[in-house]
Amino acid sequence: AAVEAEQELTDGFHLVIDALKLNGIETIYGVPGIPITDLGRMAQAEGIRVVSFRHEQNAGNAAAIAGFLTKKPGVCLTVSAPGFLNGLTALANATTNCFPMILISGSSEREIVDLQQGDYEEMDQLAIAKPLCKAAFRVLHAADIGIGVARAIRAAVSGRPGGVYLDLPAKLFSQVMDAAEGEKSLVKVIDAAPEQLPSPAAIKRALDVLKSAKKPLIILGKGAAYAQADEEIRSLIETSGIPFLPMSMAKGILPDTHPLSAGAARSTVLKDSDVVLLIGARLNWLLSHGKGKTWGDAPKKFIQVDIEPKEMDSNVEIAAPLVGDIGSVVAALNQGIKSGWQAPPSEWTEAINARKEVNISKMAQRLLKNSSPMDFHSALGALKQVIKERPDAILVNEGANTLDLARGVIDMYQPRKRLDVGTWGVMGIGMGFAVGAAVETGKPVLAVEGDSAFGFSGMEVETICRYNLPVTVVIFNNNGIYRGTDTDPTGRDPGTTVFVPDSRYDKMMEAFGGVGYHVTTPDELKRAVDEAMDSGKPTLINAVIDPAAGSESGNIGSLNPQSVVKKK
Ligand SMILES: Cc1ncc(Cn2c(C)c(CCOP(=O)(O)OP(=O)(O)O)sc2=O)c(N)n1
Ligand SMILES: [Mg+2]
Repeated sequence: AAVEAEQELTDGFHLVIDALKLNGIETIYGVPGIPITDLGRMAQAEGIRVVSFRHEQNAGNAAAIAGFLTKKPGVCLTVSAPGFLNGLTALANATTNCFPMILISGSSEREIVDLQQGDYEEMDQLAIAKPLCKAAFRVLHAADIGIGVARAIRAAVSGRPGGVYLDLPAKLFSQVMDAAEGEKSLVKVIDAAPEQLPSPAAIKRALDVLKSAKKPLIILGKGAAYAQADEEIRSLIETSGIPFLPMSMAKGILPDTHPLSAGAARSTVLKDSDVVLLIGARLNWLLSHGKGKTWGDAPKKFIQVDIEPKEMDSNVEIAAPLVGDIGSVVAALNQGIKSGWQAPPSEWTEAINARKEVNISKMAQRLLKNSSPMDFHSALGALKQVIKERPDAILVNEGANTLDLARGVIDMYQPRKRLDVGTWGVMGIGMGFAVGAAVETGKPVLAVEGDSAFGFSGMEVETICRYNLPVTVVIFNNNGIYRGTDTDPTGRDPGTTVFVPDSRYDKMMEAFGGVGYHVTTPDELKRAVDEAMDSGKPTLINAVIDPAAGSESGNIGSLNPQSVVKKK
């Protein structure tokens, strides 16, 4: 009798890997452990790059920034319960910032969780994830893995990008099925992030409002950076002659040194503009919700470009909503201004230039100060020069003074080169973003970190050494959060915002085979960074900053509640 042909089988492990590869996922960021250790090993053996971290939050941040940089969802893989929870902060932050990522976590068996019978790392992860991300799915059967992965990918990148949770119970991985059936069950996502064209009527309405402006302003948000519509945006600004203000992660879409950049005259243009065109920027707290003294008393009209219709009127009335993807909308605007367009009155651009000159020369004075110990400005003056000489380096930045001052001092020259705390102002993105940016782009990364901010993800210096990534970390060591001068009025403990004084973070990098520098002047700092970036070696530079130099909460101290009760 013919020997029954050996039925070829596949299983959940292989179907997850095949589904990811079929959809062009080349990298997984994660932390191994039950029940996904073998999934990671097998993915690596099948050619997916698997980058293992020391904490899931950092792996999640790497996946999130991979999504922002590539427009493909970054994938983070974690164990159940505690690993899943550690990844959630990154998933929620990705969703808030519209970075496409997928958090894949192993999970406990449904029947045991639902009967609360005390499984290993028992947790209803799907229910917990749902409110914190854009979409969440669970797969129980091997034959559904193809659809599950496809749904997660499409949800992550379509419309407003965001974080997606994909829950894979442990039992799923060892489920077997016929290989041919398995192959057929896989789905290659077609047109995951479809263009969404604006209506001609909306374009006409917006152009009419723009044409009525005497003092127009374009604000570019990180959505404009994400869109990778750089030439269309450059053309709109240079053809229209409208000044532009880039939000932090939109810096570099056009160089900060561009003649139409209003970055150095931010408060003037927000207050005095009469029509504001928002491209991938939301009127949230970062733009004072579009109202109040920041925006002055003169009436303003807002035109808003956003792929999410619900975003319109979120804070103030939008006179001309432009719903669609940024590339399509800006292309349509460019068509519309081809004829009958008048550049803004020269008084407007001249007033901006005058204000820019005053602010830039004031800043220049502060950057030249060669004080010792360094203050933020003298240290940032050296790094400003580094980025000017190395415009394709990627700048990662977090802290309070270290963040707020760097944003204004360090000019960016290319799009998607400045990666920072974004909409939430979350500390801890540093090393995850640095790893993700280095892995995805291969470009040198300069991470400029407050000493507190660095502490949230600092253990990943080992990860950076293990993969030998071209990451240079500069720590602005001012011995604490905001400053290093707080004291405990009772005299018992250190102040609540200070650290061990004069600590040597550079020794941490040396502990794992990287290069450490300890610098106390701007010249030493510049030399160390240049050597590090020329070498391409993992490097940490401990830059001593005057502990008294900072201000509480950097530029956003006003958000702090103040006690009106004075204890006797
Ligand atoms: C997760 C998290 N925890 C705490 C904070 C609060 N916070 C903290 C703790 C900051 C660190 C500031 O200290 P630094 O050393 O990083 O920077 P500077 O000393 O240069 O100001 S900035 C800030 O908003 C936060 N934003 N995010
Ligand atoms: Mg500090």
